[in-house]
Amino acid sequence: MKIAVVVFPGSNCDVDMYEAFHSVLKADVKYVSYKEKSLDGFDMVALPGGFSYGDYLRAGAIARFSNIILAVQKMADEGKLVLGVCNGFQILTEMGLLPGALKRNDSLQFVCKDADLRVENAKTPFTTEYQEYQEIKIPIAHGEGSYYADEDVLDELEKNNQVVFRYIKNNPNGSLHDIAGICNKRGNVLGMMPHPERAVEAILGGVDGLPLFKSVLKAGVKA
Ligand SMILES: NC(=O)CC[C@H](N)C(=O)O
Repeated sequence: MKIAVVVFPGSNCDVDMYEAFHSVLKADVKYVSYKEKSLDGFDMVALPGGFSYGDYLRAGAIARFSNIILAVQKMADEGKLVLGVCNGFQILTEMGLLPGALKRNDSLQFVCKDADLRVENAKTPFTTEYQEYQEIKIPIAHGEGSYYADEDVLDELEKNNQVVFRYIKNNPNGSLHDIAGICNKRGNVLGMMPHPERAVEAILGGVDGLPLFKSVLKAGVKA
């Protein structure tokens, strides 16, 4: 399975994402510049966290016009795996690969802490190594993490089981329905605000993100 980690101007979690695959899971992973126009040959692409283009306009609003985005769209259309974490999730909603939008946190403050989550859908290629409704703890670090969509979209997401991760115990940013991560209807595109790549080794503070990476590699073997 060949994995691409896209690097935008302002990405700052690309190394964490790369090392989660490379050092922890010994997977075949490469950095790919936002300037590239092709992801041919890759089985999965990860859009990492950070402050692409300085979050000017809105987080992700400019990065979605990068050359690489057409290749990300092509990967999604081909049913390959697309993962967007934090800024990556914001880019996925800005490019329309996932519905809804990420607004400013309701506190208007940047939140940086561990978040309590529940795995709402353990049947996606990103979550088969979790138990259904497993409660996990994964770090968050964002200023624009409040998931918003209109009632029809929210009903659709819930009906189709597209809500993959939900905040529990405490909603850190005002996300509607306590949404922390969603997938597309096909299930091959996942966007999430929490950072699973920051929870892949005990020394980082926890390993609750590890099953996501293991699920992806397992899916890749089957593909
Ligand atoms: N850690 C991140 O990716 C942060 C995303 C974005 N810059 C925000 O503050 O919401």
